[in-house]
Amino acid sequence: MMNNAPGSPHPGTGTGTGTHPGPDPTAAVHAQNLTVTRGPRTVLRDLGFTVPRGQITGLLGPSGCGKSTLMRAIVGTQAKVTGTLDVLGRPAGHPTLRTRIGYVTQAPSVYDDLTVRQNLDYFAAILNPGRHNADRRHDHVTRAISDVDLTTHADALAGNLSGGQRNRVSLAVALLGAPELLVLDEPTVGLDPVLRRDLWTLFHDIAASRGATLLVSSHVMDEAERCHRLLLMREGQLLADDTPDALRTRTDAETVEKAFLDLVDRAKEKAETTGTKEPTR
Ligand SMILES: Nc1ncnc2c1ncn2[C@@H]1O[C@H](COP(=O)(O)OP(=O)(O)OP(=O)(O)O)[C@@H](O)[C@H]1O
Repeated sequence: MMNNAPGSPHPGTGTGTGTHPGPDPTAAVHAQNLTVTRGPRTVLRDLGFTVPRGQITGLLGPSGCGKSTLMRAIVGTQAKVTGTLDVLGRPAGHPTLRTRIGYVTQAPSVYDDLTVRQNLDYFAAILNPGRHNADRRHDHVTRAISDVDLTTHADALAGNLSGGQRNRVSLAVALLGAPELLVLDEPTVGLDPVLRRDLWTLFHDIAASRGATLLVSSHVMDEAERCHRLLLMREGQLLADDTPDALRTRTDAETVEKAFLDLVDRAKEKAETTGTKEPTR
């Protein structure tokens, strides 16, 4: 399903003819000519980008632009993916990537009839089975619960938590295996400003202390300022792959939001000048 660009002689080696430079072996994610169709629609079109390791890359764009689809392709759960998509040096979806990637979907995936700790214990037992790992599991679970600031709720049933708290249980599950790449789909949606700030502090801690790579989607542009790098998307296409500073400088804008709007206008103008149609949705 992955890395099957027509004419690509070496799957996974990024030998396509896209506009992005060749593969960077140190990159966490490298995409070239990446296209995804869902039903009759082309929802991602010819994307080329690189996500550097050990940093937070924000994936930003309006609702429906294709952020979740791109994340699903990266973690290997999306069908009908063509082009090159390498993740941690392997083609996306490779079985060895399963334990190296943590993925948190928009809908929290937790068992409502288990407590926070029991949820974590369950997933920890899958990652590190056996009695001889019991102490290790206990430490990992306690640390993950503390990381997401749910220690005082460790014995509460997940079904009795707020939406934001349940999201944080999902995040704790993803942190359990100390993944090299964390893919977080709108992790701060619906959270109050204090929790949002605390989560972003946690993301920076994870990147700095564990050297993990984080790919975080959001449609809230002020969150862009908290990222090391940004992928700005619109209608299945990439408008920019840059740092927030470089984006603001390049567009002479005060904020990333203004830079994004400027890039949208430029893309429209270019499409009108060249007679290219806007992408069909
Ligand atoms: N199962 C599906 N079948 C066909 N099209 C789909 C399916 N799921 C999503 N799409 C379409 O794919 C496009 C991208 O959806 P996606 O969920 O990736 O966007 P998004 O940027 O993550 O949106 P949001 O911010 O609202 O979550 C949308 O136009 C959507 O209608």
